[in-house]
Amino acid sequence: MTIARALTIAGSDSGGGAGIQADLKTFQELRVFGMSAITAVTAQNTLGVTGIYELPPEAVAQQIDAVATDLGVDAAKTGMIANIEIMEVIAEKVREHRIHQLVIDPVMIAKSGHALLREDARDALKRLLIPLATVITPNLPEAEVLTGMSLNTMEQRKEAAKRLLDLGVHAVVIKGGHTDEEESVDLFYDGREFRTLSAPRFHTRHTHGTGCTFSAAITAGLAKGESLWEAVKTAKAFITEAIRHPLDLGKGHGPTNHWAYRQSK
Ligand SMILES: Nc1ncnc2c1ncn2[C@@H]1O[C@H](COP(=O)(O)OP(=O)(O)OP(=O)(O)O)[C@@H](O)[C@H]1O
Ligand SMILES: Cc1ncc(CO)c(N)n1
Repeated sequence: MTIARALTIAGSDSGGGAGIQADLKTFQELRVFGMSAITAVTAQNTLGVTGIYELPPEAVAQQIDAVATDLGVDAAKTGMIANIEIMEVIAEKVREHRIHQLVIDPVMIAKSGHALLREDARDALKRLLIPLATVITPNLPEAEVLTGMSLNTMEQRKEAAKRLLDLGVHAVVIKGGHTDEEESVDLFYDGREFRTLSAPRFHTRHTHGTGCTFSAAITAGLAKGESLWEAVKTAKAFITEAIRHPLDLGKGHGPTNHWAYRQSK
């Protein structure tokens, strides 16, 4: 039996709902062997972030080297990157280890409003990392920052997707979590056609780590050799079940339910 191997390069969320913890849980649920390279340690719970400790860039490089030279990486994702120096090291290591299946979740701000990427690093994402990616998965505010557009209509989102593709990425999913529309509609574009993924919008406060979980599920699918579209469809089903069956933990934005998808099968 071949075992699919996925690496997450992201921040640690002590609360277990987002970041590295959400990614590893998602990999495991989708039967993919999960590995991690931690960029920053956050002290965080469902109410917010109380501390951020960025790791030295060399520590990130060493973690990636350690797993890539021994266990092997079929697909990788990035989440919280924290600063430009760490971003540079990630780009270098992705090239060096020929990681061709790369999902970039351009994490900028936590749901609680705390910055997870220094502001001066936002533009560097476009230059350093996005051109190396198979797919990027911005939420609406992130897509607005990356394109400089305001994205109120589907037509505007389509135009933004085209502009993001011009940065050299193979495909884009602009997530629709941050609206009050009745359905949560994500827009997929791979340069050929636009496709949408829709789910009912659940009126819940337990949406901490939805983006991390979604991008981790895409990474798991790619690691298993699925086509990108197949991986994105499964990821949408995974996150929809995880939001549909909340765990009701914590006093704020609680985590999603990472085992709900398995139970729905
Ligand atoms: N209330 C909701 N009901 C149904 N689906 C949702 C809801 N909120 C988010 N989603 C879905 O979850 C996925 C993640 O989208 P979202 O826009 O929330 O990501 P995000 O803001 O990057 O998340 P986070 O920063 O918390 O990790 C998308 O598929 C989106 O459509
Ligand atoms: C560590 C970490 N990464 C990503 C997010 C975005 O949800 C978060 N809240 N925390």
